[in-house]
Amino acid sequence: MRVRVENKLRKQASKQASKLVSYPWLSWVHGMKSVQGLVSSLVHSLGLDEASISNRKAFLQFGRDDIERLKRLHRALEELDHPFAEDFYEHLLQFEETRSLIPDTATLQRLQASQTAYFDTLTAGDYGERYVHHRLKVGIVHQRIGLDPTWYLGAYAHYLVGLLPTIHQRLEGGHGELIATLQSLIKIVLFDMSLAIDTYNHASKQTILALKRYTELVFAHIPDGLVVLSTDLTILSANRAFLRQLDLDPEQVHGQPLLSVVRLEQEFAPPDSFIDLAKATALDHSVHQDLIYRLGKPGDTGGKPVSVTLTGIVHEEGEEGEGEGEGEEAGLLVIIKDLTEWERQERALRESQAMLIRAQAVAGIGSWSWDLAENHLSWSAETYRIFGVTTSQAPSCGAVPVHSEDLSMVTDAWRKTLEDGTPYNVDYRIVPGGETRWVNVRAELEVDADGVPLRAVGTVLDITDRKRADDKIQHLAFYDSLTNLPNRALCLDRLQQAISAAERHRETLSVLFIDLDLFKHINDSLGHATGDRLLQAVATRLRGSVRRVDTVARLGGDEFVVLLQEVREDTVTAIAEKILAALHRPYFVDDQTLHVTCSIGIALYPRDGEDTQALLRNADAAMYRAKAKGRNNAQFYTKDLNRKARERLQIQEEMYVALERQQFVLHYQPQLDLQSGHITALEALVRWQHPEHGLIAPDRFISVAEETGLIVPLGEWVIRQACLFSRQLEATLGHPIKIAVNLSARQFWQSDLAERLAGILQQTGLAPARLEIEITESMIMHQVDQAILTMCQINALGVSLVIDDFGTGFSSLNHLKRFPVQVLKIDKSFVSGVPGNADDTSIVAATIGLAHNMGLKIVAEGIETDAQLAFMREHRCDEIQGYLFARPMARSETLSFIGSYIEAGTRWDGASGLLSRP
Ligand SMILES: Nc1nc2c(ncn2[C@@H]2O[C@H](COP(=O)(O)O[C@H]3[C@@H](O)[C@H](n4cnc5c(=O)[nH]c(N)nc54)O[C@@H]3COP(=O)(O)O)[C@@H](O)[C@H]2O)c(=O)[nH]1
Repeated sequence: MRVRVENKLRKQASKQASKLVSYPWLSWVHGMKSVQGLVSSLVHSLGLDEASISNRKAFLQFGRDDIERLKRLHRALEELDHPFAEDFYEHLLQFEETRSLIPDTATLQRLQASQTAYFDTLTAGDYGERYVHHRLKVGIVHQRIGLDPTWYLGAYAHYLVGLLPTIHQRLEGGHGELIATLQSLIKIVLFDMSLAIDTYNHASKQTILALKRYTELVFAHIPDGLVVLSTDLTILSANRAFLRQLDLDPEQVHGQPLLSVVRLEQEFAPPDSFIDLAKATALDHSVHQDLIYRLGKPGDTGGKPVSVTLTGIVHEEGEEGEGEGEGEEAGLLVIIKDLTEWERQERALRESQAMLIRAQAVAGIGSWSWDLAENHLSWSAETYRIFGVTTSQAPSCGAVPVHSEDLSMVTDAWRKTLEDGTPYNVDYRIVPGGETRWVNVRAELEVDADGVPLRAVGTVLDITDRKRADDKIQHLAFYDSLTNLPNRALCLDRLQQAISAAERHRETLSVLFIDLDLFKHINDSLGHATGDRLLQAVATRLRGSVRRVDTVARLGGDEFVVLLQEVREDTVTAIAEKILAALHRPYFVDDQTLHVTCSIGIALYPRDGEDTQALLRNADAAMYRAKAKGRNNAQFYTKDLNRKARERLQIQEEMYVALERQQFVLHYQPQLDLQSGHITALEALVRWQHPEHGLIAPDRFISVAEETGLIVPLGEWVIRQACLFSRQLEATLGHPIKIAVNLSARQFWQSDLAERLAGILQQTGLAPARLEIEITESMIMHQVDQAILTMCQINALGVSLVIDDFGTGFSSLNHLKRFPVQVLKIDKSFVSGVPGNADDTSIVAATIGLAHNMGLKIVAEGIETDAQLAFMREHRCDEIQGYLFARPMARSETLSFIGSYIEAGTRWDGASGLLSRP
C-alpha cells in the first residue's frame, strides 16, 4: 500500500507544480502572523475562554462520564495496531481536491504523524484549553492550505466509519456501554467540528474584510478619479483622486446625482450630451474611452481638462448590485484622468515646436525625415523654401535641384551612409530657379536591432553666404587686395607647383623679380592714394605683358614677381624688355602724368635654384644688379651676384655703425672754368673709411643707403661737412669756391628739403650762392610738377641747381625748359666717346649748344684726355671736371692743391702739364 501511495504522490507532485497559483494579496490579508498567533487572535475574537468552552460542552451534554468512557476507548484502541492514518490518507489520495494538498511523500509522512496524534488526542480524555487550541490550530492549518470544510468533514467521516467496527469489536461492557461510548465519541467529534467550523467562518470573514480593505485601498490609491454611478447617474462611490480633483468631501458626493456635484463640458457638444452618453453606456454596457471634457463644479467656468472613460457595468446573473438602497445598482464606472499636466506639456511642446520652426526659419535651417521602409519623405517649410520647391509639390529627392556637377558626389555620399551608417554631412550646390546656391545637408540613420536602416532624419542649411564669405576670405588670404594679383603666399604656392610640374616633366621655368624704381618717392610726395592707383596701373600692365597661363603676383610694396613657363634666355629677355617698355610708358593718375621704370632680376629653374626660396632669392639679387646698373633694365642671375648680395647685406648692417662712428669722409674734385682757368667749384664725394676694408667707393653703398633710408642722415651730414669745408677754404685761402653736393632721390623728395637746406646754410654760415645741388633727370622725371616746385624752393634760397648725368634720363626738352636749373652736367659716358665716337661727339656738341641756347652753364665731367679737353674748348664748354685735371681728393690734399693752384697764378693746360698765366 505504501508503494501505491508513493506512486500516486509522485504523479501528483508533477501535476501540482504546474498548477501552483500565487495570490500575493492573501499573505497581505492574513498578515505575516504565525499559526500560534492566529490561534491566539481566534481565541480572542471567538471569545473562547474557559467559561465559553464549558458552555459549549454543557450544550453538547459532554460531562465526566463521557470523558471516562472515551478514556476507556482510548486504552482499548491503544493496544490495537490499526493503520488508521494510512487508511485515512489512502482515502484522501483518491480525490483530486484532497490529493492536491499532499505534494510529496515527506508531507504525507508529516501529515500522517500529526493525524495519528490528532486521533490519539480525540479519546485521550484531556479536553481543556490545550485541546481546544490544538483543534483551532488544525482548523487554521486546513483553512490555510485551502481544504474546503466539505473535504474536512468527509475525511472525518471516513475515519469514524472505519473506527466503529473496531470499537464494536474491542469494547467490553455490552451493548449499553457501546451505545454510551459512541454517544461520547459523537459529542467530542462534534465539539471538534464546531471549533473547525468556527475557524473556517472566522477565517472567511477575515478574508472578506481584508479583501474589502484591500479593494478600498487600491481604489483609493488609483491616481485617476473613479466614480461608480447608478444607472440614473447617482454617485454610489468615488475614490480619493476624484474628490481631490474637485476639492470635495465624501459626504458631498455620495448619493448625489453626478451632475449636481460636477460639471463636465465638451467643446462643440450640446450641454446634455454627457448625460445622454452616460445613460446609454450604462444601459448597453458599452465602453467609451478618451472623451475629452472640461471638469469643474456646477456654476464655475472653465475647469481642468480631463479624459473620461465610461464603462457600463455588467452584472452576472444573480449578482447583487453595489448600491446601498433600492434601485441603486452600480450601472456605470466613470474614470476621470486629469490632463492638466498633459495639457501643460502639450502646450509647452507646441510652443517649443513653434519656437523651433521659427528658429529654424531665422537660422535658415530646414529639417526633413525619410521613412526608408515606407519610402516616405517629409520636409519642413524651411526645407521647401531652401530647395526652392513650392509647398504644393510632394517632397522627393528628384525635386531637389542639385547642381549637375555635384550629383554623383551627393549620391555616392548617401550610398555610403546607407552602407556603413556614417553620418551624412555634405556641402553641395543647388540651382533653384537657375541661381546657384550652396547647401549643407546632414542626416543620421535610425536603425533597428539588426542594424537595418529605418529612418533618416536630417537638416538642410543654406550656406551660400558662408561659402561666399569663405571664398572671400580665401581670396583675401591669397590675393593682394589692392591689385587683385596673387599675393606672396599664393605666389610661393604657384611657384612650388610650377617647380613640381617642371621637375615631373623635366621642364624649366623662369622667375622675374620686378621692383619699381624710385616708387617710394612717388608715394612720399604724392601720397599713398596716388601711389596705390599707380601700383594698380602697373599691375594691369604687367598682366597685359604676359600670357594668361603665366603668374603675375605682388609680393608687397612695389615688388612684383612673374612666373613664366619658359626658359630660353632670348625669349625671357624679350618678355622682360616688353615689361620694361610697358611699365615705362607714361601713367595718367589723378590728373597728372607720372613716369616710372622698373628693375628686373631673372632666375631660371633649375639652373639658378631648385626650390622657391633659392629662385626668389637669386631673382632678387639679379634685380639689385639691375638697380646697380642704373635701373630700368633686366639682369639674369649669375653666381657672382650671390657674393654681391651677401656683401650688400653686410654693408647694410655695418653702415649704421659707420655713421655713428663717423667713418664717412668727403673727397673733393675741382671743376675748372675753361675760359678763366679758375677753379670755380668743388664736387663733394663721399667715401667710407672702413676699418677693415679701407676706403670704400660710394657706388658700393649709396644705393644700399637709399634702400634703407640711411641716405637721409648721411646726405645731410655730407651737405653740412661740405658747407663747413667751403667756409674753411674761404677763410684759409681768402678765395670763395662753390661747393657742389649730390642729392639722392630720397633726399630730394623730402617735403621739407628746402627748410633743411636753409637750416644747414644758417648753421654753417655759408652763403647760399656758394652751394650747388646736383640732381639727376631720372630723379625728377616721374613727377615733373612737384619736382619743379621743390627746385623753385631751392632756388629761392639762393642755391643753384645742376642736372647731373645729363643725357641719360630721357628728359624731354619740353620739361627741361621748365626746370629752374642753372647748370647741365654732361654725363661722362658721352664724354668718354669724344672725339672718336660720332654719336657721342654730336650729342656732346648738341648738348653744349642746347645749354647755351637755354642760358645754362654746361659742365663736362669725366675729362680724362687732352683730346676731350680740346673738344670742350673748341665747342665752348664752360667748365670741365675729370681725372685729367684732378681726381677727387681728401680734405687736406684738396686744400694744398687749391692753395698751390691759386698761388701759382697759372692757367692749367691739360695733360702736357703746361701751365700758363690766365
Ligand atoms: N647722393 C650722393 N651721391 C654721391 C655722393 N658722393 C658720391 N656720390 C655718387 O656716387 C657715384 C660715384 O661717385 P665717385 O665714385 O665718387 O665717382 C665720382 C668721380 O670720381 C667720378 N669721376 C670724376 N672724373 C672722372 C673721370 O675723369 N673719369 C672717371 N671714370 N670718373 C670720374 O665721377 C663721379 C662723379 O660723378 P657725378 O656725381 O655724376 O658728377 C656718383 O654717381 C656720385 O654722384 C654723395 O655724397 N651723395
